[in-house]
Amino acid sequence: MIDVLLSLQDSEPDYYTDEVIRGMAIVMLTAGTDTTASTMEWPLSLLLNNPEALKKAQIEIDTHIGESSRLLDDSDLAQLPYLHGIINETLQMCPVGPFLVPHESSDECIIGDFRVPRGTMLLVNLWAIQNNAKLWEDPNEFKPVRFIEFKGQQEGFRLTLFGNGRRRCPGENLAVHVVGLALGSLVQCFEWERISE
Ligand code: HEM
Repeated sequence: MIDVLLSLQDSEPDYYTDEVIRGMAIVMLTAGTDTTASTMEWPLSLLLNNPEALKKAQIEIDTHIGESSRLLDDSDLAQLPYLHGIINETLQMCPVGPFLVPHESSDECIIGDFRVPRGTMLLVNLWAIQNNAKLWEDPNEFKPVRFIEFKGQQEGFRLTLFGNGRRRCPGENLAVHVVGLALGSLVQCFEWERISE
């Protein structure tokens, strides 16, 4: 990451001063660590409570990797739709930013029946959207399979794990890869079970 930031400095040294680069590194570290870490904890908890889903994930990985003893790597992730479904389902049930981050209207606008004055702080209740039984069948049940056929943005904004628009999370791609790789490796390498009820 630091190398990428420093290469910006090479291209436009007057704009990307040391201070700007330092700020960008801090933003990325603060916005990218806790979010990714807690997105790792929840699927493990959900899988331990849904052993049949854990088994399916193991079978998907073992079938894809085959008999070889190699570890899962980045290039395998695109071939593991169920694992990806587990990540989406986790972020749907337990979004790390249940209200996204606060936004402020730069101008007066109308949203639905509401007039929103300029300078209003706006919180999006993502948790309520993603757990709404009118939008999702059995929203409180852990069903990663629902995302296998999911068409993303074509299905509207009912899944907005990383926000939307200009302030959408720029770390989405990185986060999905890191979580997929770490979670997939834990599922591939260990037998997980609860130690009690
Ligand atoms: C699973 C992990 C992550 C989740 C669920 C997540 C989610 C989000 C959400 C919901 C927002 C607010 C978007 C909005 O208000 O519309 C956001 C913003 C942001 N995220 Fe992430 N994020 C994750 C990982 C990362 C990583 C790894 C990075 C960087 C390395 C990152 C960098 C940022 C930054 C810089 C913003 C602010 C964007 C702006 O205001 O223009 N995030 N993220």
